[in-house]
Amino acid sequence: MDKSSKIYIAGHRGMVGSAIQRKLEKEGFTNFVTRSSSALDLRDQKAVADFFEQEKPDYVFLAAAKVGGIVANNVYRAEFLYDNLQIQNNIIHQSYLNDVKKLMFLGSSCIYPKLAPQPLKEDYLLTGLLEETNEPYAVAKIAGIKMCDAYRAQYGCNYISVMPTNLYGFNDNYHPQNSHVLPALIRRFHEAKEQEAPSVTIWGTGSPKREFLFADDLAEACYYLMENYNEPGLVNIGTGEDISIKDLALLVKKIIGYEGEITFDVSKPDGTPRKLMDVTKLSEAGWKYHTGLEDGIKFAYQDFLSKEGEFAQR
Ligand SMILES: NC(=O)C1=CN([C@@H]2O[C@H](COP(=O)(O)OP(=O)(O)OC[C@H]3O[C@@H](n4cnc5c(N)ncnc54)[C@H](OP(=O)(O)O)[C@@H]3O)[C@@H](O)[C@H]2O)C=CC1
Ligand SMILES: C[C@H]1O[C@H](OP(=O)(O)OP(=O)(O)OC[C@H]2O[C@@H](n3cnc4c(=O)[nH]c(N)nc43)[C@H](O)[C@@H]2O)[C@@H](O)[C@@H](O)C1=O
Repeated sequence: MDKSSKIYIAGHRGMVGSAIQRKLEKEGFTNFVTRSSSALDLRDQKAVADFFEQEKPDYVFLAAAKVGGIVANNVYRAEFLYDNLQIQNNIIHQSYLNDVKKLMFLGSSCIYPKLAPQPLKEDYLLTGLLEETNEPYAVAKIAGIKMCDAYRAQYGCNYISVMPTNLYGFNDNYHPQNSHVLPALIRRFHEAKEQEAPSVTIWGTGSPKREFLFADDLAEACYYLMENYNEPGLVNIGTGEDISIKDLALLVKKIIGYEGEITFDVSKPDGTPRKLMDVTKLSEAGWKYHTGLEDGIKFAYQDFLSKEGEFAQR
């Protein structure tokens, strides 16, 4: 990409899209095209076609999606399938019709089979059954990978697919029910501390293991791969290290300084028992994360505190 290239970041107000924009600005890029979902509903085929014809971006980061934690994925199953298929189909097809030079599609580690061997290698795609709570989201993400590969094979488009592990960071979603585990725990422990509550409840058994990457590190990896990687298939983006949900809760409790007990609500789903990324391909491409989990949670907590007034309204 040249510093003057016109870059469309779909989802620029979200946690990942905003991190990608910050990274590109830091690298000296200035020519961005962005639209909020209220200005451009990416599910709308005609509106997306008009937008691409008018703006003609050179490069596209596809970081717009219907996103949420385990319960949101399970409850809003139709929206997770329909919205994500529409958004990615419209953007990928219009990128082809309007000669976009390169596109990056963001998938997720949930595309792998629920009981795949660990760590998760890219080759494990489509080798087994998906986890039931997020099957609609995963099916949409798998379709996105296959779209990029099909457009590369048939039309020669340089579209690449990256699979981030579980993310957290600035501009995260702190909704009590719909968010991912880390922002949910930051908010719950913080509120329990403020209210001097005797205990905090976390969902499930606490035994599932997850890997967490700070969103600004992800944005660096996305930039690095956009500049240096041009292959079909998929690339995992993660740290290669994981932690149990119980230990994660203990770490958040310590950082926030909450002194009560932790209890477990086993009526809530555990989801996939473990999702540890094999990051060999990414390491071989030349990238490694640098923000450790404890530092990253401290940064995210500061961001939460700076926006706490907004969250109280939601
Ligand atoms: N968060 C995570 O843990 C992980 C995320 N990912 C992937 O990273 C990408 C970004 O996720 P993240 O930043 O966390 O999500 P966010 O929810 O923070 O941001 C998603 C963005 O998508 C936009 N969007 C959603 N629906 C529409 C629509 N119909 N039309 C236009 N824009 C829309 C929103 O725009 P607006 O703000 O204007 O409404 C929002 O800015 C997604 O592809 C996600 O699947 C992958 C792995 C883990
Ligand atoms: C990124 C990824 O995110 C989702 O998959 P997930 O990894 O299961 O993500 P999660 O963050 O929601 O949960 C992780 C674990 O944590 C436990 N847990 C405890 N207490 C809370 C809690 O309060 N909130 C949440 N959300 N989870 C909690 C929870 O029960 C589970 O065992 C999918 O949307 C998938 O599509 C996807 O891509």
